[in-house]
Amino acid sequence: MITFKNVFKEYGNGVMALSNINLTVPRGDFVFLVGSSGAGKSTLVKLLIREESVTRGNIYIHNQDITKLTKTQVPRLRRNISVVFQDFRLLAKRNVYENVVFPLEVQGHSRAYNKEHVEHALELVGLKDKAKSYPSELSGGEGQRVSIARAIVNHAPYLVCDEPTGNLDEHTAMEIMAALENINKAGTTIIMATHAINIVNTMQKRVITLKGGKIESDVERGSYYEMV
Ligand SMILES: Nc1ncnc2c1ncn2[C@@H]1O[C@H](COP(=O)(O)OP(=O)(O)OP(=O)(O)O)[C@@H](O)[C@H]1O
Repeated sequence: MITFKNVFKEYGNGVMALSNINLTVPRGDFVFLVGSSGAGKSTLVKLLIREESVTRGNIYIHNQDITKLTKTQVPRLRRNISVVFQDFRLLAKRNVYENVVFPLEVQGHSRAYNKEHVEHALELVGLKDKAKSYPSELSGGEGQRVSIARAIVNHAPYLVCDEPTGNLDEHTAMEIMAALENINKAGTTIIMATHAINIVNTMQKRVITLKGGKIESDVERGSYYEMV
């Protein structure tokens, strides 16, 4: 479970990006985070992965207050919560397998363990046959699916996605969503910030709408209707 308790985020320039956010995301949920540009979606994502720190309030992941983590403890947080960005950030000189295995190599598992888990992750995103391809040989949608496989390969229980379909056409975006739905069904909790109205309407998941840094609505099986 993720819990935000009275969370405020004020940037150094005085912009109050988030005000008094109270929010609970149970294990297994699939949550869309929507709202117009500047509403605070990316800030909320950055607080969750501790790329930014709260000004006030608490964020709990599995009962651990992540606002209290020291800098050296932050990398360990990534074992519980992984992240996917709009720009896939793949390593150009590594093939698909080598990109996906990267987080496991850092943890020092055996080769056999790594192989099994990379293959499973690639299967969940439908890219098992592309293991030997290099990022330059992939379509945009494939590249993003590789970055998703890399994010889930260590079985973190939570996955945060910031505009994962942002640069992709509608058909490709729906392929990404199919991969994310697979991953959610396999047990990963997903929080996805997006502007993609069609995706939100099609998926019929929980929709949290931010406006001016506050939660405007929080609806089970929401749609675009709730966004405007
Ligand atoms: N590093 C920063 N320093 C100062 N202000 C910032 C910083 N990052 C974001 N902001 C401000 O905080 C507010 C929320 O921004 P944020 O990026 O969270 O919104 P968003 O909903 O993700 O927008 P978009 O959909 O355009 O990505 C905006 O007013 C923005 O200008």
